[in-house]
Amino acid sequence: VVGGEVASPNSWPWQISLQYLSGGSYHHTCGGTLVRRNWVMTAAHCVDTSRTWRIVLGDHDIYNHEGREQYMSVSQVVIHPNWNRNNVAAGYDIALMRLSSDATLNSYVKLATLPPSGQVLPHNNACYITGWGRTQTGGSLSAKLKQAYLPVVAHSTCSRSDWWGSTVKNTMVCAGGGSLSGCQGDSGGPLNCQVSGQYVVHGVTSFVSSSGCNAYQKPTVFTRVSAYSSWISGVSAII
Ligand SMILES: CC(C)C[C@H](NC(=O)C(F)(F)F)C(=O)N[N@@+](C)(CC(=O)Nc1ccc(C(C)C)cc1)Cc1ccccc1
Repeated sequence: VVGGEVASPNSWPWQISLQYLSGGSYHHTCGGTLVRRNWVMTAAHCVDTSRTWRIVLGDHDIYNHEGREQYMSVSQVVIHPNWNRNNVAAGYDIALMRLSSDATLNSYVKLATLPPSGQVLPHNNACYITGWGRTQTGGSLSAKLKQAYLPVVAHSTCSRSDWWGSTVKNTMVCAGGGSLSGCQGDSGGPLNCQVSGQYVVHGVTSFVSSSGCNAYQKPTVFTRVSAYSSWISGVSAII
């Protein structure tokens, strides 16, 4: 997250850290969202290589054990069947990961609220991106969870030729476009939007411009969760 601030610990209790095993230790690579006690939603581009994963719930500082964390292993990775890493612009950058055991829900670990199918938020709807991703283009990960205010950019604006053009589809949500943005390592994490007084996870962080995380008129682009409601319900086997 470029700009914004360190979040109050566990104030986004559905945010998870997706980590992979390398050289005998686990490394943060992506964010994610707890959507069922045993299912986490993330980006397909985070998990389309086979690795040994772990998911950390209730985390704040990814480099220090603070006692609220739950370390979960992953029994199944379900990538959207239409995802194609060579055609990110087509969308479908969404995946679900089944946890080997149920999360314990408490004040530090809660399920996210997902939007109703098809819901599209208006231009400037208040949203926050959260994540441990790089704090500058080419910078390093943030030790502590960050948040940044990224208002929704309507598709009509985001798809203008001097913005993202036809790269952005209406199965995506754009947010930000100024000096605040997501960055590498925020992938897969939630876009938390205020709807009728509660936070709803409307996006899965998907991509930023290669010319810079907070490039002008290149808002952070998210997979629009409400475009995939039936797929999510079908896979996570509850209606
Ligand atoms: C793996 C890609 C497909 C998605 C990756 N996503 C992220 O980093 C995210 F923003 F989600 F945290 C990304 O943007 N990766 N970049 C490598 C940029 C990138 O590849 N972006 C991108 C943008 C559009 C497209 C398609 C839709 C044309 C593909 C990739 C990050 C970057 C940004 C600035 C400087 C250096 C690196």
